[in-house]
Order: sequence, then C-alpha cells, then structure tokens
Amino acid sequence: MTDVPPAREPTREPTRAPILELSDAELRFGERVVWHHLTLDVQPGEFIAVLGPNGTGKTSLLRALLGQHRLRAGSIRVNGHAPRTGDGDLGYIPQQRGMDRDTPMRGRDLVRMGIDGHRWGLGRLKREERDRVEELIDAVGAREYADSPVGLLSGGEQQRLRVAQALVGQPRILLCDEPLLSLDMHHQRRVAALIDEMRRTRDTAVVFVTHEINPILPYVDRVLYLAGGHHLVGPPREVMTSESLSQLYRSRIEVVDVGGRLVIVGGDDHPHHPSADDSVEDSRVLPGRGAL
Ligand SMILES: Nc1ncnc2c1ncn2[C@@H]1O[C@H](COP(=O)(O)OP(=O)(O)OP(=O)(O)O)[C@@H](O)[C@H]1O
Repeated sequence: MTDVPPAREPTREPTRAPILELSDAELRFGERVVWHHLTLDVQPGEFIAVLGPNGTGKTSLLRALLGQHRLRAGSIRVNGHAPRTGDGDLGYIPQQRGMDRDTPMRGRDLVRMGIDGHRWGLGRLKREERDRVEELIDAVGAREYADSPVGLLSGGEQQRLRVAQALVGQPRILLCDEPLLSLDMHHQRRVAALIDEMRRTRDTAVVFVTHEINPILPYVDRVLYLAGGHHLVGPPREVMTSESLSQLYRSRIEVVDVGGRLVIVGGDDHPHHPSADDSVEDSRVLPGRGAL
C-alpha cells in the first residue's frame, strides 16, 4: 500500500475584517447628489488616496466617516459600528485653516490636544504620553517653535503641528484632508513618510484626500477617484491612466508619466452634478488590494 499524502488546504491569506466599510453609500445636499453607489472596504494598514476635482465630495466623504454628514442611502461602518462624532479610533487632519493670531496656545499644547483635547483643562499627561508628544514634535520638525504661540506661526508650521496632533493619539484610522498643502517639498516628504511609517508599524488605515498624488505615490495601495458623482477604485497605476480617467470624466484626459511622476492633462474642473434619476452606469471598480 502506498502512502497517499493528505490533500493540502490551499494556502490563503487570513481574512481580516475591514476597518472601514462603505456599502452603496449615497450623499446628497438637498437635491444635489454628491456621490452615490459608493462601495469600498478599507483594511487595517491600507493607504487609500482620495482624488478628484474641486467640489466632488472628498472632504464630505471624510465628514461622513466622522459622523458629521448623514447618508441618504447605503451604510458606513467604522471599526464595526456606525460613524459617531468624537470617535477615539479616528484621527483627523482637517483641511488647513489659519489660526487666530491671539490663540492662547503654544505649539506643544496643540499637539498634546491629540491626547487629552476631549478632556476639560490641561491635566497631567502620563510619562509615556509626554514622550510621545516630544517624539512627534521632533518627527514633524517642530522643535524650534514648539513653545511659540501657534497664532504667530506660518501656515506650514501650523500644519505640521496638526499632523503631529492627529498622530499622537495613535488612531486606528487616520483621515487626512490635504495635509501636505503649504508644506515645502522637504516637509511634504517627511510628513508623507511619517504617515506611512505609522500605518506600517501600527496597522493604521489611512484615507488621504489630495490633489497631488506624486508625493504619496510610493505609499498608496489604492486610489478612490471621485468625479461628477461617479468613482473609480483601484491601484494607482490602474486608475491613473488616460483610458480610466477619460471614461470617468467622459472627456479626453491624458495621464503622462514624467520620470515616475503622474501628470494629468485636460479634465473638466466643473464636474457634472448628477441628479437623483441619473441612470448612467456610474462606477467602475478595478481589482486591487483588499475587499471591494
Ligand atoms: N454642509 C453642506 N451643505 C450643503 N452643501 C455642502 C455642504 N458641505 C459641502 N457641500 C457641497 O458639497 C460639494 C462637495 O464639497 P466638498 O468640500 O466635499 O468637495 P471637495 O471634493 O472636498 O472639494 P475641494 O477639492 O475643493 O476641497 C460642494 O459643492 C459643496 O459646496
């Protein structure tokens, strides 16, 4: 009798529960449909770039995840539950706004608010929390102005502190709204690498809204491209092609690779606003990492 080796189970990646789930989601303001039929699962540790022209609902998507906008249809799950404001699982770098010159706070205070900003007053931090504040101040290159009043700092300096504030709380999901805006190239690279390090070491999922993919291209797993209420999802090199974007915009777009940088030529900066009865086939999903 010959020994027959037992049949082997096919090796399979362990399935992980998505940390963010959008299912057939639709957002409207009045009759205006911002986006619809949006289905997307984001895995822990995944880096998603959200791109698209002005007014296509990128910031609104982050706000929906933060529980600040209600969907008209479909659902969102954040770490298994409905979005809720003040969720400690979420870190948020909001779109840049200048701070009042008289804001009574030093750079360091702004960063530590990522740990205790939800509590009343400034109590004592634990040793480990204090160390984290100091590490993040160094990581974003803010040591020189950590004790200056935030209102007197430049836009880029304030922005670096906001990045540190969002990271110091060690969120499971990091939502970034154009965090590289007004940073010089050196600090763009530094901040992008820092966010990437956080998602690799802590498995933080990153949803990164940007108009400029190049500084983050090495880190991005998938792109969500929003335009005119429609969307595309997939790896950057599949979404950021002339064919894919031309179909999405319904006009001729050229994506040119200039020494590894992707440059989009053409495109309608005044997106078509779909109405509720817009029946056009409205999204294409390209294969990519993670469940869709
Ligand atoms: N609370 C609101 N009430 C009504 N309309 C809103 C509200 N918030 C956003 N909008 C509208 O929804 C659309 C999408 O806005 P959003 O800020 O999400 O766009 P965006 O893609 O982030 O744009 P940008 O690239 O310019 O930052 C815009 O037309 C905006 O005016």
